[in-house]
Amino acid sequence: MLQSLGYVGLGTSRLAEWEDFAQRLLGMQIGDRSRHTLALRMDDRRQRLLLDADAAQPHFFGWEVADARALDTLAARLERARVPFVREPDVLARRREVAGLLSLADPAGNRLEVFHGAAHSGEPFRPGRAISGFRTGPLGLGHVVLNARHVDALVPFYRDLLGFRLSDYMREPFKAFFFHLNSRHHSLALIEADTDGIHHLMVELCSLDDVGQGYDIASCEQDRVAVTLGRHINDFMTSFYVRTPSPLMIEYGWGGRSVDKDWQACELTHGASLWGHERQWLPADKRALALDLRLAAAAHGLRAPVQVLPGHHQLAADGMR
Ligand SMILES: Cc1ccc(O)c(O)c1CC[C@@H]1C(=O)CC[C@]2(C)C(=O)CC[C@@H]12
Ligand SMILES: [Fe+2]
Repeated sequence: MLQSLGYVGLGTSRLAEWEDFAQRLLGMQIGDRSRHTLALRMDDRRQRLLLDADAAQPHFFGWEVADARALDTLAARLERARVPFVREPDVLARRREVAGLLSLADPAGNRLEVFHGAAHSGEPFRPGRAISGFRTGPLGLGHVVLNARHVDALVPFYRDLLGFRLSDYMREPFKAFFFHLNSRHHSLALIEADTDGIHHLMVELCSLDDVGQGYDIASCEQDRVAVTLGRHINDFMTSFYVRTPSPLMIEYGWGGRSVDKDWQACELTHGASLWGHERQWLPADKRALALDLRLAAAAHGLRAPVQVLPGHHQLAADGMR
């Protein structure tokens, strides 16, 4: 079934702002560009983030399968479940730089694409600023978090139809479900909200310094940091959230834990973070409330074990990139 989050597309006309932001702050590389499109590279693939001024949808997600056979298996499954989908023509496959794809909408109307055979670039990845690299490979490009008015309608679609596996979930202070496809703790999360759409996209860096330096760069700009540096309670990601030229935020993180096949889903009862992740738009009295939850998490021994991740060069040797 699905293996990872392979690419993400955003409909935006603010290509010039994205070009500057992606290189200078995130450390992505500018790939192919045309008058209406901009491809961003994070690794040896030709494109991971696609910005498209002509896109009919505000966003689309490229979920990866192993090969043409796996795509056929999924198509048969969708047919049996009477879920409408489109086998996309070669012209779209060429635009996406993949060998084949189909598309469908989730029950909230988010556009999903399922593809195989992403093209690699002949040119090595050259980051837009000095970072050690993005942690991608079999883990995919990161995770996406969707806002949903009716989460309960989306869970069966992603879990039972598409095969996403539940990692954990929250009921308080808000309802959220976290799903994995590979050893990344979550490639998708659904948060109950009063709108449908994309909340944030997370990209993971190979070193904590990459994140710290990104935080320095973001901190120099007024209102660029949306959520301060902090560490999540479930995937142990150390991250901050930055505003982009589009409505979504990017979570810029390091140090995510791995899950394996014996992983047991559980309820999260101590909020979102072990420390930090202060929402910059909250008034001071609301911040104090969130702080109590974080201190309780520490008291309950949920603190992450100290993890040492191999650096960029080690990952390359492991065939991660
Ligand atoms: C809870 C959680 C765990 C792991 C993640 O990668 C992740 O993005 C989240 C969600 C974080 C967080 C939230 O829970 C509620 C609303 C928050 C504070 C925001 O507005 C930004 C981060 C969001
Ligand atoms: Fe996240």
